[in-house]
Amino acid sequence: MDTESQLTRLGLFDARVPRYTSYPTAPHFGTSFGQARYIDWIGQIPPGSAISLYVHVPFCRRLCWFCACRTQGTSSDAPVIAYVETLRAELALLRRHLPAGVRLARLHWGGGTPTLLQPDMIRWLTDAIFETTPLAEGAEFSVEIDPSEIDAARLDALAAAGMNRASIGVQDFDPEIQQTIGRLQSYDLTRAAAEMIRDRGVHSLNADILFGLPHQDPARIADSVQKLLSLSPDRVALYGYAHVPWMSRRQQMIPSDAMPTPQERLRLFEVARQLFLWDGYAEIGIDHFARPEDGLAVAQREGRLRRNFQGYTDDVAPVLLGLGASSISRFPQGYAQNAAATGAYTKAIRAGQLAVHRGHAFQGEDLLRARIIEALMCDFRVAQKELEDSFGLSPAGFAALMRPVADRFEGMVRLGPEALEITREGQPLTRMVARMFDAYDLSKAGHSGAI
Ligand SMILES: C=Cc1c2[nH]c(c1C)Cc1[nH]c(c(CCC(=O)O)c1C)Cc1[nH]c(c(C)c1CCC(=O)O)Cc1[nH]c(c(C)c1C=C)C2
Ligand SMILES: C[C@H]1O[C@@H](n2cnc3c(N)ncnc32)[C@H](O)[C@@H]1O
Ligand code: MET
Ligand code: SF4
Repeated sequence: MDTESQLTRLGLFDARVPRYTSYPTAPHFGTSFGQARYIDWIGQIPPGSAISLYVHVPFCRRLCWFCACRTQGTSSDAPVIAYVETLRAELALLRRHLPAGVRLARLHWGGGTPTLLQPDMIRWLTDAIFETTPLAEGAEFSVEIDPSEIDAARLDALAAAGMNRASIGVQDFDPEIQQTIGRLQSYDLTRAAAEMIRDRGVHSLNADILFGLPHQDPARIADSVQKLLSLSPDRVALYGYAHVPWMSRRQQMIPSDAMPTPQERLRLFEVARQLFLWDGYAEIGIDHFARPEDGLAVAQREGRLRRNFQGYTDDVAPVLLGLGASSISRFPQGYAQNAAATGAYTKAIRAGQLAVHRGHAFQGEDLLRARIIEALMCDFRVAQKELEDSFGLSPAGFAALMRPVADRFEGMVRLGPEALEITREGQPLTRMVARMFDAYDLSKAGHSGAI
């Protein structure tokens, strides 16, 4: 049987599964999660330790139809200025609870479009952040940049504040596809943005592109990937387009009949993957590629690759604080998420309260299952010894947990005494394999397809 027939038999083209940027996934966070617990977890951060900070900016000048991110359109700066004020107020609240001497190993601004912030807003925000938690030695400060919404003044302000990594949204270079997904962005504009970013000494440039877009075919995705390679990104995220018009109303503008089939999506991914590999990129997990000298590729080779809400990371900080509407924080004790709607978030903060309204405290087998899922997503492999060292799982316990999964994915997943491993041909099944270790009820979460 050829690989595609085997993947068909195993259900790849019919399954709906999460992307596992956390375990449990966000739909399973409870609503009865109180401020008190969040404050308690913040108080338990070791004094003088390094943590990470994510800042969410839920505004865009343009609203691309394909986009499933939590963001809203605005033509004026007024809501953005008000939002930055709220972020500063949230930081002031955090300062009351943070132990002394905490520093930032990583700072990431995402969205939405953080580059909607004008230079003076960038300075207000970075001043408030660094007053709360200064950057640690060797820290990384990364910003998501829309090539259509950036100029020299804003880049200068970001570089002066210490930005040393940047991520640009590309999605696809084909004009017809851009029309269909409601995001026009010429190659020349994208190239100019990449050059402006590099001119400011930003040492690492990431780009996001998508497979599975309407009207995409192997020739078109190959052309887009070649154009992207001509910009020499250090890292690339090759995401599968998630068509979830029931969750993201803007996507109703995209004709469903122009969408490739799941089988075609797999071929599109393979075409793009081959081009990155031929150009010398290392394959990172299920959807990233990185130059061999890039931190992600090094972390992967050394077994230090991790998964978080931004996808893959080499961040080892045990705490990630999420600031802004809808942001999720991760602690050794569990997850906490701010109110998703900007209005509800603003109301809480302006009333002098933190805006956490959902969360999950790890319990029972959560941490064991979370680690198994993370190891599959990062390394396509789960090692018995690691689970024994970390969770006391015996060889017999390991075999009992893994055997049903190896049987379910026979031929694509190998089980030995030392490890469970997904084969190269089986890699498209990774989220389905991970799902086997998910103990929560996934029937109501409305996930997109497995490929
Ligand atoms: C920066 C934008 C995006 C983030 N994730 C995605 C995008 C485009 C992709 C995505 N993530 C989820 C879905 C829903 C359907 C699915 O395939 O599962 C899509 C299309 C899952 C998701 N994203 C958020 C939540 C609460 C969930 C459900 C939980 C899960 O499946 O893990 C919110 C969320 N996503 C992103 C951010 C920054 C964010 C806010 C905290 C990134
Ligand atoms: C932050 C990144 O999220 C990706 N992104 C935005 N919307 C979607 C979607 N519906 N499906 C997959 N990826 C998406 C884009 O590539 C963007 O650059
Ligand atoms: N908003 C930016 C862009 O579209 C960053 C990626 S999408 C969150 O380019
Ligand atoms: S892709 Fe970027 S610019 Fe477009 S709507 Fe999404 S967050 Fe905004």
